[in-house]
Amino acid sequence: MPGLDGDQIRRRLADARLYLCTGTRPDLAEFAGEALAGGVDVIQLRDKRAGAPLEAAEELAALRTLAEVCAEHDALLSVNDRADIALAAGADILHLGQDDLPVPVARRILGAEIVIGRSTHDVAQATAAAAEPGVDYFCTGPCWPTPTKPGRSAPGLPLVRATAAAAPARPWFAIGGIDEARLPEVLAAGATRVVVVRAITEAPDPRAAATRLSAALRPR
Ligand SMILES: Cc1ncc(COP(=O)(O)OP(=O)(O)O)c(N)n1
Ligand SMILES: Cc1nc(C(=O)O)sc1CCOP(=O)(O)O
Repeated sequence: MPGLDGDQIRRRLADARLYLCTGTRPDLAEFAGEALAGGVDVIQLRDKRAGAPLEAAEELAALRTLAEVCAEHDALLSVNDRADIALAAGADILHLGQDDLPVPVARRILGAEIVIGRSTHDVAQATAAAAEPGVDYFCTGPCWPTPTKPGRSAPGLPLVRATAAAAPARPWFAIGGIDEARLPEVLAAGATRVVVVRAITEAPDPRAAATRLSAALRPR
């Protein structure tokens, strides 16, 4: 939700359970509104269409759309890879992979207020991300091989179990191949927060899918 300061974003992130990455789509505003109404806490624009990468102006335009929807639903807005675009869009979060900008470089661009997340794919990376200055949260995965991230080998649930056992002080999310049917296994492995793509982007009813995932992540 653009306009929050760093402490407010970090508090909301600690409470977050369901994080959605989505590409651009013709119905982006409506789709995002449905997903957020269903209980998504954080939404990231992650557009990786082969052969047709978004130009910066297109990415900013899509992020403006998402920022409006996030403001309506009190949700956090995340940008993938690009610190300049995160700053320009007034995003809450920048997510960085292992081959992206080094965190200190991103921090120099962003300052202290925007939250930075990291992808991790083994115990050494997760341990490093849990302690690296400037990192606020991290993700571990893929839990299962996934067509959304082709070619990425999956450390699977053992990485989730090892991360949970280390009890990191920073929020962390499990990612990769997670859907409603697999969520109980991910929770049993010790995760309390998840990132999903297809489980919501390809659902016939994104709001209903988000509602079910969110309910399973926040049992009463
Ligand atoms: C929340 C979140 N977690 C992981 C990723 C994957 O990031 P990365 O490894 O940099 O891969 P790409 O998304 O760039 O393909 C993410 N984007 N968001
Ligand atoms: C974007 C991404 N990053 C991963 C990682 O392991 O860092 S796995 C992944 C894809 C997740 O998509 P789905 O929910 O459709 O399987």
